[in-house]
Amino acid sequence: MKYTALVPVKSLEAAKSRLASHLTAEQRASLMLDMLHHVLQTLQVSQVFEHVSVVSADTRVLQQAQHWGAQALVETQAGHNPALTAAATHELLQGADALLTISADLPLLQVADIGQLVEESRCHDVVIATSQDGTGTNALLTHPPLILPYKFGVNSRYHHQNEAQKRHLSYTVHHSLGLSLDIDTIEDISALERYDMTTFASCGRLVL
Ligand SMILES: Nc1nc2c(ncn2[C@@H]2O[C@H](COP(=O)(O)OP(=O)(O)OP(=O)(O)O)[C@@H](O)[C@H]2O)c(=O)[nH]1
Ligand SMILES: C=C(OP(=O)(O)O)C(=O)O
Repeated sequence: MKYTALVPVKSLEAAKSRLASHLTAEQRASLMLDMLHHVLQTLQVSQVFEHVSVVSADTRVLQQAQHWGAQALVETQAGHNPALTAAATHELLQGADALLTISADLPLLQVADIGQLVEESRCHDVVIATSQDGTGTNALLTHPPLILPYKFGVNSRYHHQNEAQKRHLSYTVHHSLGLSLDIDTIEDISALERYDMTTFASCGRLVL
């Protein structure tokens, strides 16, 4: 089975808006790029994926992504779900059998998390990796790609579950630290202090 990974990244000036009262625009951009780098490296080191793609409307993001060995896909449809759908269609046409869509803001992501998702996908059409509170989706692995529509946004975990149920697809819900701790708020950055900061030093620099 040919696995491909797809990482959506918002334009840097709009990214991490919930941190705007704590970090400058350049700090938010650096944080976003550092986290993207970590996620791309983890995906690459896992040696699961034929290639890793980044979809974004931001030239700086796409240039960095290419520099870090990912394929750069220009966002042809604006917004999280439309951008992913267009990029996933591209991946399907390139021959992907299975597609992992994963957030760029997962500083504690580890190779073992990716391995677990892939193992779970061997027995299920759809694997949904939830955010810390269980309501969001930080990663979605399906085979084939686009077997269900992207429903990222509020309560997306339940929307993805419902879409799978409607289509009588077999699905499982995954929860692990590395896939659940996404960095949206200042509390999320503080939460990182409870874990091994050497895993992701740049967040530490921001809170120190
Ligand atoms: N290409 C693309 N990616 C997006 C878009 N919106 C969100 N993303 C990405 O989707 C993932 C989850 O995004 P969010 O946590 O909702 O957005 P964020 O910018 O990280 O944070 P907020 O601005 O605080 O909502 C991250 O990898 C984002 O960069 C979009 O419109 N286009
Ligand atoms: C992060 C999510 O979506 P959005 O980026 O649309 O807020 C989500 O669905 O958990």
